[in-house]
Amino acid sequence: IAEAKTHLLKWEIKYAFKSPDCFTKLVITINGLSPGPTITATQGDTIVVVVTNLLETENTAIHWHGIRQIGTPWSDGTGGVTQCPIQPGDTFVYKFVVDRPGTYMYHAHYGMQRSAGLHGMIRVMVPQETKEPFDYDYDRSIVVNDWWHKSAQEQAAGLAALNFGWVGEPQSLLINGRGKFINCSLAGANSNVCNISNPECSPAVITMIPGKIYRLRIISVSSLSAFNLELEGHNMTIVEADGSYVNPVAVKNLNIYSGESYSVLIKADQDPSRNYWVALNVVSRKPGTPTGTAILNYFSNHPSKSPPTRPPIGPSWNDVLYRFNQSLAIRSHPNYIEPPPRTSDRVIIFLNTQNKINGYVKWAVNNVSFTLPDTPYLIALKEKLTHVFSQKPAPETYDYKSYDIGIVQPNPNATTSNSLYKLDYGSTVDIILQNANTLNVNNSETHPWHLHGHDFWVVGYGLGKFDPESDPKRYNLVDPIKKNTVPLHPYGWTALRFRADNPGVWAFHCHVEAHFFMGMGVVFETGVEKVGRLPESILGCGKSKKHTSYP
Ligand SMILES: O=C1O[C@H]([C@@H](O)CO)C(O)=C1O
Repeated sequence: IAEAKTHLLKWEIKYAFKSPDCFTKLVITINGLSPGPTITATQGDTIVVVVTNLLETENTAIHWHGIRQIGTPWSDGTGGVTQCPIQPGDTFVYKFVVDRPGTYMYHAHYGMQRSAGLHGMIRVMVPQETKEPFDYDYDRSIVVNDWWHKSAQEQAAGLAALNFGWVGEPQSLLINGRGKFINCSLAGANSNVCNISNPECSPAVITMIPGKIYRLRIISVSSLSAFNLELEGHNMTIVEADGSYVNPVAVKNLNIYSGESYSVLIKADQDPSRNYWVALNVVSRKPGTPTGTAILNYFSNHPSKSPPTRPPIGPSWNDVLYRFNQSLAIRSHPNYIEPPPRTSDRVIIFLNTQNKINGYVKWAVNNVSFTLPDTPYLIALKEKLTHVFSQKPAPETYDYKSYDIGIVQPNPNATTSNSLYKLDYGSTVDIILQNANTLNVNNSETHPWHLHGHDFWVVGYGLGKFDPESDPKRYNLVDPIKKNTVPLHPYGWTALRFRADNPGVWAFHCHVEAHFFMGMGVVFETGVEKVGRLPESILGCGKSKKHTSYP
């Protein structure tokens, strides 16, 4: 058995002019790259990332999405929750163990910086002697996201303004950091602003040898959009979701929500004399962005040879049932089932709504829109600075008997709070996410919810209003998948069960970056008294840190 390794990574976070979709703008890069470098490690390895913030005028923090941070809650990278954001010029050391194989991601968890390009993939391999429940010849990565030409600061300022400025639909969709802005020639008379023949925005290429089987690891670091990914002419078999093995499902195309990761297998078994499209389409919101494309290159065709066809347009953007049924089809692989507890100790129902508070547009959970305290919860709780956030208990449910989820609420008021949910350490908790109408008539959006520090079992999905009497009787307690991110479908509900067994303070929030920014999230605390002494390097900033030692 190979010994666990320590990977020491030194990252400089810096703005740089980049042209991912041919349009040149400032992008947040890691060592000059966006997407950032892929972290590849083996289960059990330790990752040490020495992050230096060279953004000059902005803080930052990096979240290791899907890594549970068992014993290292201070390395979760959630600005305002588990750490003070890293100040310009300062260096912060993240150190954690990748305890489970699978496909994960990292990204900024501060303001709207994820949409500025600070994100990348984490691949955790099984040890050499461990066999996975499927075979393949090669292993490739696909990172998908949506892309705006407005800066993250402009987006944030609009969202926070009384005269609300919505981010709008993205200008482009990127595959492995590359896209094509169709209005390039209109963007500026100056080809320095947008140049369609800039090699930086040539399409991403995935080369396949005819007859071989490929594992594609796919992550969505999207800021807003839900996606459908189709590999023209090839079915794919879903085999992994958020680090859990899936009972293999063959699909024509894959719906993937922000914060989710999948592995699919595809066989290069089509006519080898041509290339094929990789097509990325927006679903759930009315698309305002053309299909994102990359090239599935059959060796030995030229990688830049355009397929002779039109890129697939995917399913209808508003076919909720299509997406709902694909969610239902994702179950645990029979040989890897970890059955959930039969019962739970506590049930929390979270009504998801768009609201107005003093004229500002917000999102809220049980009518409370989340705000971050100025002192991170983890530090406040360990240092017993409890007065820094509200002690008012956060609401367990909403008035489900009288609330009509199908209409714009006559009274869209909500309140703001930075209170948290204290979960008994070791207890089993059910979370029911309930969707509803937004502030616009006949509109309910898809919200991908992401839990930090834990995986949850996805025990049920429904359309309409959750019934606390009858719906739990239909939970899947036989072979539910364990995930860290799950969609809440329009006008629907999603039920999760998890064991609060990881001491720390953990965010649970909508992974649409603008929605979390507007208050769509909560914070769970569990077993914080069991958290070891916080490393002194995370307390305070710069030279006021009691002690700083870099490995
Ligand atoms: O938060 C949001 O605001 C807009 C829209 O509801 C207001 O114009 C939208 O689509 C969101 O998801």
